[in-house]
Amino acid sequence: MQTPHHGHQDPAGHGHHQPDHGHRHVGEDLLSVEEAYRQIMACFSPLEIEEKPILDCLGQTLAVDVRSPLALPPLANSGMDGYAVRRDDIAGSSETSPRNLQVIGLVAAGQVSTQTVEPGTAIRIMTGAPVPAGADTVVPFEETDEISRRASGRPLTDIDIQADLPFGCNVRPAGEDVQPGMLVLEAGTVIRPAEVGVMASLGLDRAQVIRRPLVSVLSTGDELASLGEALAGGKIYDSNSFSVAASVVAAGGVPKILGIARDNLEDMHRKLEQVADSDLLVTSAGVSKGDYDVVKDVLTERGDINFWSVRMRPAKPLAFGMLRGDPVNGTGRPIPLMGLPGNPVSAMVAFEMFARPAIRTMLGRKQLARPTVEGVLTGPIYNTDGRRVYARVEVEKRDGEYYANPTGPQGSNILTSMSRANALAICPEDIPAKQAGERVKIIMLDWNEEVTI
Ligand SMILES: Nc1nc2c(c(=O)[nH]1)N[C@H]1C(S)=C(S)[C@@H](COP(=O)(O)OP(=O)(O)OC[C@H]3O[C@@H](n4cnc5c(N)ncnc54)[C@H](O)[C@@H]3O)O[C@H]1N2
Ligand code: MOO
Repeated sequence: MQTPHHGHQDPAGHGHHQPDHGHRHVGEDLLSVEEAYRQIMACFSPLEIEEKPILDCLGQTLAVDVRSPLALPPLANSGMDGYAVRRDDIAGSSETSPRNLQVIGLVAAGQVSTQTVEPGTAIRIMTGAPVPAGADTVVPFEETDEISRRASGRPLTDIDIQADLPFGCNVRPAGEDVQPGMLVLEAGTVIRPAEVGVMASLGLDRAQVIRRPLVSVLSTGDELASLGEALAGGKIYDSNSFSVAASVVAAGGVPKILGIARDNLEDMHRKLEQVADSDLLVTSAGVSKGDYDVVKDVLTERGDINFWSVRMRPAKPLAFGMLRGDPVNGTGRPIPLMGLPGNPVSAMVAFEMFARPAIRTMLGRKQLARPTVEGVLTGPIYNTDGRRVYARVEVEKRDGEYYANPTGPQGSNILTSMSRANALAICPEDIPAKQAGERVKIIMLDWNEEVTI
């Protein structure tokens, strides 16, 4: 559907530097965000399995079920420091009518006692130590006269039990947590510190996981300077390589920064030689309508790439397709290419909407989308040309309500307003504005403790 242009000066800060903002291009064929997403995601699936040390697997997904080779705990053991006793011996004991038992030994964690608790006897036991034969119950020190005995210098060769505890009290049975052969972690589980701990508790030092995607990151443009270079007139630093590479890391991928390809054929071709090992190539800039169509020309020559205009702001221009594998280099494998728009915010938002879910799919993640909430806008979001607007907002929670505060000028070159944002609030494509006080859908980019959510 083509929404008419709303003619007014754009108070959200669009349109001052970029001639396209606020104007409809007659006949421009815009793709919906959903259709772009659908076509992109159809090209991705989980990658192969790798085996590696469990600590290196954090954030990856298990590729196979993990069954336990053992019982946890392996033996019945004590949950307290105290005395291992036979419950029949302590029935009816109390502070005023204690039962005296002969202490025949001591067992610490990591030892197995060779002694048996016979009627009328007890063994001192430490937390985690296996419960000796004959005993079925552990009485904590606090429920005995041990402290007063020690204070008065009497030996611990016998002990007064001052409480009647139920059978099995303070004994952690063998296999209470895990039995041998039990399915402990299912394939597809995301490995967090708890899963690393569980695998370690089973004695497993390596795990089989879906490998992380290698994502090549390429910036294009003659105006770009590398960090560390002095800025000559008209140049700007290449921030996209770094915001995109950081976004790759945050999404769980491994970035490979290829640097800057200049707007000439040789440079582009040379850079593309380096992507053969990658699972995805993410470029930025050169996908809109410009005089220098080098990026488009090279990509079109070397792949089956579509150049889209997506009905969203920022990030309208987007390229997506397959770069042909290079039979000469021995890599016949086609590589998906995502061409992000050059504007720094547009690049990040396009990454967020399309590259992040693609990377998570390759990682075997089931949950692809960020969490969304509904909240109240504290300033307006304008939609001047029938695109879905993803406005940078800072979300905070007050009195049980989420409030979305626009982070200032929303031009797609204003990268600092991305840094101030922790979310994107949406003005739908068919609505000219969302006003302060209206409810909006909010995509949470970050649940940040500092902003008290
Ligand atoms: N006549 C039209 N002009 C533009 C249109 C349009 O439809 N018609 N679309 C505008 C929109 S929307 C966007 S977004 C940009 C995207 O353009 P490109 O992807 O072709 O990128 P460039 O024009 O090369 O660069 C845009 C902007 O971004 C800066 N840039 C590029 N790379 C980097 C980088 N690595 N780090 C930091 N900044 C970068 C570049 O200097 C430009 O300022 O096109 C509009 N124009
Ligand atoms: O509106 Mo562009 O889409 O600045 O990203």
